Amino acid sequence: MRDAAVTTAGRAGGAEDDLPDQAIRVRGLRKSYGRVEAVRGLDLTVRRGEVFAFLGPNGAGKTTTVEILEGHRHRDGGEVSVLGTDPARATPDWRARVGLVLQTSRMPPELTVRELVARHAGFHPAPRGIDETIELIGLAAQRDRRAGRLSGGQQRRLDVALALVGDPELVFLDEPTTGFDPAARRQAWSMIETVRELGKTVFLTTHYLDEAEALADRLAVVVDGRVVALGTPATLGGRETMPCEIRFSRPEGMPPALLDGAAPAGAGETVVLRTPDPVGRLGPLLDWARGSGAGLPGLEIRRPTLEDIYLAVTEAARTAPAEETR
Ligand SMILES: Nc1ncnc2c1ncn2[C@@H]1O[C@H](COP(=O)(O)OP(=O)(O)OP(=O)(O)O)[C@@H](O)[C@H]1O
Repeated sequence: MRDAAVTTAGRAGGAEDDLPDQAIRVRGLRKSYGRVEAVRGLDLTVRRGEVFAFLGPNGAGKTTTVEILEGHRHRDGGEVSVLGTDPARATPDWRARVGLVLQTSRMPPELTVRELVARHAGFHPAPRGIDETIELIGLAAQRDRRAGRLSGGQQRRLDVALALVGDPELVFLDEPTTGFDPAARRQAWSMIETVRELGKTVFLTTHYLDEAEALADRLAVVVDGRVVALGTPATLGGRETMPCEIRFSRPEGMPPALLDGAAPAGAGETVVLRTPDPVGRLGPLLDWARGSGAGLPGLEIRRPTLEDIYLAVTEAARTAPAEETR
């Protein structure tokens, strides 16, 4: 598992040097706060037009990295290019091409949705239409409502509308659904899909693995200031080649040969078979279950979830000697 995680990060990082059309390119990024090394040689490439999820445990260095990418924090070392510009030398023109949706936004609660969107449009050289942006983000019915009277989910929509009205090429979304109920999360996801469909690049920081799986084209896992795994939701950490688990309750009379490799289980106890070939392994089991009439009670086939992979790669990186994760 450790090897899979480390190799995936290394391989993808190297191959991406050649990717055309990069929205973000980071090499060897470093940042310390006094003695705390928050970011220690981080590499990252984000393609234009993709939704890229940035994951990692608390204190891994995500916020520090994102603030450097946004041009809000100075770095100690490494190369950073965002939309072809070093954010350390950000100009107003560059800032207009980047939209930020922060975790907590402060806006005058007495202004209406339309007034706020119009005000933000005024900060940008070539804004989108104000009403068009409000409709796009699903706030048409709340157009004349004061910001202070919106629900949490509606306020988040307004945050996104404010980021989009400048028609940015790249949008940073910082934990966009923290504290949302399940329905509001689904709505937020569909809103993020809308942003993607507009052709924007989305850099999404989240702690929710289901959110990353639903939205991300690719994702990176950061541990201790470095990327330790990088891939698509299907391939992260070697997920596509990891064994599946077949579980069932052992029927009376099932021949031991069918349970090869499983921990011993008596009749009625749960059998757990781990196999890279679930179809091949299930064939003889199903033949026997049908022939005997016993069936396979409680049958479950489980592939590793993204959360399983995330936990495995973060654990492996934390217990690996530092040089292995470089
Ligand atoms: N302004 C600061 N001064 C000193 N130390 C800081 C500062 N900001 C962050 N750190 C430290 O740097 C490390 C990385 O923090 P960072 O906020 O970048 O992590 P994170 O991955 O965003 O965490 P979380 O998921 O909890 O938001 C942590 O050890 C944190 O305590």
